[in-house]
Amino acid sequence: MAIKVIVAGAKGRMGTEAVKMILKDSELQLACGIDSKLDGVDVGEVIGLGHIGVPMHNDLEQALEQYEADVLVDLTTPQSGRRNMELALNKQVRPVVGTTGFSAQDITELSELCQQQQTGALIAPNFAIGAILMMKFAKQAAKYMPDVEIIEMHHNQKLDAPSGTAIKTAEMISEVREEHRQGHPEEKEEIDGARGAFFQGFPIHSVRLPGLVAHQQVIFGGEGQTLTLRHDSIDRSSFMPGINLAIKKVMHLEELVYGLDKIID
Ligand SMILES: NC(=O)C1=CN([C@@H]2O[C@H](COP(=O)(O)OP(=O)(O)OC[C@H]3O[C@@H](n4cnc5c(N)ncnc54)[C@H](OP(=O)(O)O)[C@@H]3O)[C@@H](O)[C@H]2O)C=CC1
Ligand SMILES: O=C(O)C1=N[C@H](C(=O)O)C[C@H](O)C1
Repeated sequence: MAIKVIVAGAKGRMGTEAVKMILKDSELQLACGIDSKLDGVDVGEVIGLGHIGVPMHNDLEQALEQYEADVLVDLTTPQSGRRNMELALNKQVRPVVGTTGFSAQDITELSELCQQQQTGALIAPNFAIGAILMMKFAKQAAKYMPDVEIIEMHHNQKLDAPSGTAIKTAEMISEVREEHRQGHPEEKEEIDGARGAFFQGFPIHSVRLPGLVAHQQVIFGGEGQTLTLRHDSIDRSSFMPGINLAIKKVMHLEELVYGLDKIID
């Protein structure tokens, strides 16, 4: 039987790609799309595919009642992502969440809800395999080169900064890097924010420009040398194999998994 999937944010940049990916896979079935403004219209007509016979709804709670969905894919906004996850978990529907902007407290509380509901969930700040490898390599490098700065670069419609990927990378680096404040002890910002946002003593810089999709550099500095890791998503199709994998994996999870790195060896 195909896995029945609801996509929240189906009209958005990522949601549109996710709908197309689901429609191409016979192991998956699109139950409906969710959008805060559209109700009753055909998902395919909204995203330029023509009629596909699957409706858009503006109320996730009702849609969870109406369709016996297995998985909720959430690609919305930091504000709605957490509420959507809670609504799904309360109905034992498994969330696969790409939405970024969750706090550490959100993750802890959602993890507790997964336990209470005995329902698996997956939150992945980045679904692109190249980005997962970049994060894993950054963790490896930080063991030997603990002075590091992250520069993440995104399109100028992005709501959250720093990106979820930059935060996850910083968290993974911090697992092996002894916390210390980088830079000259007496350095002074002539313009506020010049040195970026500090995460356990190392800076993260966020660039927002039209023309960009999703890019990140992790630069390590050591005695007489630097090492630069760089990943570029030049198209949102880069995220789709990861979302497909996550939908299939979450069916076998019994807890909240934070990061695709946890399910890719
Ligand atoms: N994990 C990953 O690999 C990736 C994650 N992302 C993240 O995914 C999220 C979406 O990004 P992107 O597609 O670029 O953003 P968009 O702004 O293009 O899409 C978001 C969509 O969500 C809809 N929306 C907003 N509120 C709700 C709600 N309560 N219920 C249902 N739909 C809602 C919006 O439409 P409307 O307002 O009409 O409802 C909009 O269509 C972001 O958080 C981004 O950071 C992006 C790329 C990769
Ligand atoms: O908003 C985006 O576009 C992206 N968001 C995610 C993030 O915050 O890291 C993933 C990717 O970088 C694209």
